[in-house]
Amino acid sequence: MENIGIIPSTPGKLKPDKYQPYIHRLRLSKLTLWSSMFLAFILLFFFFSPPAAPLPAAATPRRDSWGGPDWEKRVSKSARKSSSSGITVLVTGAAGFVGCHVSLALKRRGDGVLGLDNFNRYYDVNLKRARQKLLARAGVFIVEGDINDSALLRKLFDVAPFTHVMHLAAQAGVRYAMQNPGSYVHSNIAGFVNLLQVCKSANPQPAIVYASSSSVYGLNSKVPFSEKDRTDQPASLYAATKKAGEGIAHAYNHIYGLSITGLRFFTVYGPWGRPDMAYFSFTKDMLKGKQITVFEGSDGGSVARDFTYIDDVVKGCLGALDTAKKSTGSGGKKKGSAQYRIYNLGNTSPVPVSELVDILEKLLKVKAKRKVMVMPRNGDVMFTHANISRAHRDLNYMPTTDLEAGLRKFVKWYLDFYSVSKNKSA
Ligand SMILES: O=C(O)[C@H]1O[C@H](OP(=O)(O)OP(=O)(O)OC[C@H]2O[C@@H](n3ccc(=O)[nH]c3=O)[C@H](O)[C@@H]2O)[C@H](O)[C@@H](O)[C@H]1O
Repeated sequence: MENIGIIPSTPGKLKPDKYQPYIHRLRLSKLTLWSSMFLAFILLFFFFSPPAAPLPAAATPRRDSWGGPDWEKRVSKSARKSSSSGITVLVTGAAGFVGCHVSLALKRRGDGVLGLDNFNRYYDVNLKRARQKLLARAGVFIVEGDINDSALLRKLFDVAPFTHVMHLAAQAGVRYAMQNPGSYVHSNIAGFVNLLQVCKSANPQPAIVYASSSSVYGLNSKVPFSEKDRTDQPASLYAATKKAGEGIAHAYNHIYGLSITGLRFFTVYGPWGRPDMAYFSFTKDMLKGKQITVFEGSDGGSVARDFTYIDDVVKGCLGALDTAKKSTGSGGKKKGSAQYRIYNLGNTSPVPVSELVDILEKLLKVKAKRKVMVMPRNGDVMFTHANISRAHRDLNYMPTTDLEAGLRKFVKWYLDFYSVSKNKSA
């Protein structure tokens, strides 16, 4: 404490000259001490650190070969539109649930569609392969590759004249983020940035529509959730990466003139859905006579979701693509301000999870073995409820499928699909 007077109270302000030799000596000995400690630390780290752990399976992209004349022909053919008024769309995550449905809908109405998917192992790859076959029959080719592969993305833009990108590739799932946080950063942040980098340099730049999530509302308690509400309290890393995606999209719109539209999906369900989601895993377990876990609030209140049927969401996606204005940049530079939009795509009618199970019991004709437990602190929120007036106004979005009608279609698909494969992968 006796030397306290020689320490400058304001950074940059020096004390009188009489202390200079002392300060110099003190600095030299301190410098030597810190340098030795730093060197020792580096050496210790080098010798004793374990080898870097490989990314868990879900995050590991497949290393696929691409390129060559045959491959380019398949890309061009798939991306060719059959209607003169059609658009040419690159759909990322095309082997995923929403990606598969959106690709089919676009192709059916005459648009050119090329899929891109890394076929990671987050859930049953056989289901993704089955979706791929469905798309192949409709004339949609899915390129196997990762959105983090810049060379591949650039090549795709060289081969096909994309007017739009429908970006649906993501690491999904709210609770899995606690097990494998890196996969969310890899896909939802790094992958998205990589895609936008390629899009901003493409000539012409495409218009981009991308998937955000209802989870960005996090702990927001004002209902129904409106796009004007706060989204700065994410309850999971998944939500945080989706919110980061919205910020990243805004920056690319602002700097490079990319036309960008974000869609906040609310618990989308239906045929060809995701096995990690509750309605899907409940169906599987109920048919096997296994117990299912139904979460409730700590006060016994029910957990509810604004479950939204896939066909309704697909209409919202197409509405967003059709109303997207052109990007304004070229040569990687902004030439004027560009469209930036964000919309809720929900059902506007939340249903408690216990009621979801009631409906499944009725449709499957099976009594569920329910274990009701307090919702663990795993990133889940108590309820979601969308205000869709903005999407209705701008995209003509209007969901028409209630949960029972949608689940009936899902159950029919589930029974057909898994009986065909003799319950091997169910
Ligand atoms: O809107 C979104 O943006 C997100 O929707 C989806 O997330 P969630 O709404 O959490 O759907 P989902 O897992 O089907 O759980 C449904 C309900 O069942 C409850 N739940 C779940 C599991 C369980 O064992 N028990 C249970 O009660 C659970 O507490 C919840 O209340 C997507 O997965 C996500 O990728 C993202 O797109």
